[in-house]
Amino acid sequence: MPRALTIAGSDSGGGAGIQADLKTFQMLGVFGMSALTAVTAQNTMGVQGIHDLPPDFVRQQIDSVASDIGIDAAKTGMLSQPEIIEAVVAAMKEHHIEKLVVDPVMVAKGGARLLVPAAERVLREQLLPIAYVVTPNIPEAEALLLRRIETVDDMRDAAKRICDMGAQRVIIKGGHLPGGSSIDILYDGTNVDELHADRIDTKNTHGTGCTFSSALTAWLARGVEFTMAVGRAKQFITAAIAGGISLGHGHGPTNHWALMEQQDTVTKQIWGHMDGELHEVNGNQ
Ligand SMILES: Nc1ncnc2c1ncn2[C@@H]1O[C@H](COP(=O)(O)OP(=O)(O)O)[C@@H](O)[C@H]1O
Ligand SMILES: Cc1ncc(COP(=O)(O)O)c(N)n1
Repeated sequence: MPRALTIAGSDSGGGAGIQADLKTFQMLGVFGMSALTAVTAQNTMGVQGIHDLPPDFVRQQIDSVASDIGIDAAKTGMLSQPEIIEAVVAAMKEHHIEKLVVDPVMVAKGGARLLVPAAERVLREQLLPIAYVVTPNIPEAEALLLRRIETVDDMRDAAKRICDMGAQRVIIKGGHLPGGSSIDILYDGTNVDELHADRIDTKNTHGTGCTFSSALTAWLARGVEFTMAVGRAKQFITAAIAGGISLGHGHGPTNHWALMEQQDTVTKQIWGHMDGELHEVNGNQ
């Protein structure tokens, strides 16, 4: 079974962070593992408290799973402190993790900082250069580049500039840009591509970034080629947002079950394909 590791914070509200990642891995037929970086007291309204874990202990969790179970792809989410980023970078290098999806989580939807400002430089200088792909949203891309992004052309330009910082591939997520479409820009170091989906009018967007990056990680863990993996991750997140759940009083979570419930073309495509892959795997055993 493909194995994926999420290195991220816990969201007690269950919509983002480690919880969103593990639910996504499970839905996409990948064995999910976790290394916790921080525990947050959080709900749909915002973040009420953050408790960071010691960097050595973050490292220990990664070493434990890497040395025994193995990792086909990994992703990072909330990393909060510079020393945690350094510990993760050292572990990724030592365990030769090639498929590393870096979601440069900086600020939660409600405005709470999930990465201290002093860590931004370490993220830029140490983590980006070992990323297989980095997936900033627009405010995160702006913080990485120290420049404004207001149009799709700005996003295309920003993707190239972030690639120049050392990441092999960049996806700039357009959830924060106004307009009828939710457009993501994809740059693989050579070509720029656009991924379009109708913008869904909903306030239930808690965990969209986490869910998108973990779906991408799952497909990469399954050995799917990059552009195809991104397309499938986009289908997964679009369905999860469309099926978003009105829980709590603020931004409700996305629905990781949405593809199963929908029984439409997207479901058939993804599950049909997965089913084929699973048969292949079983057939080869
Ligand atoms: N209202 C929406 N309708 C459709 N897709 C959306 C919507 N909001 C976000 N997305 C998509 O969800 C994914 C996560 O994007 P975004 O919300 O920008 O990330 P983050 O959670 O990191 O801020 C992207 O593929 C984006 O295009
Ligand atoms: C522990 C944790 N990690 C990440 C996010 C970002 O969530 P989003 O995907 O909505 O940007 C969050 N709110 N909490």
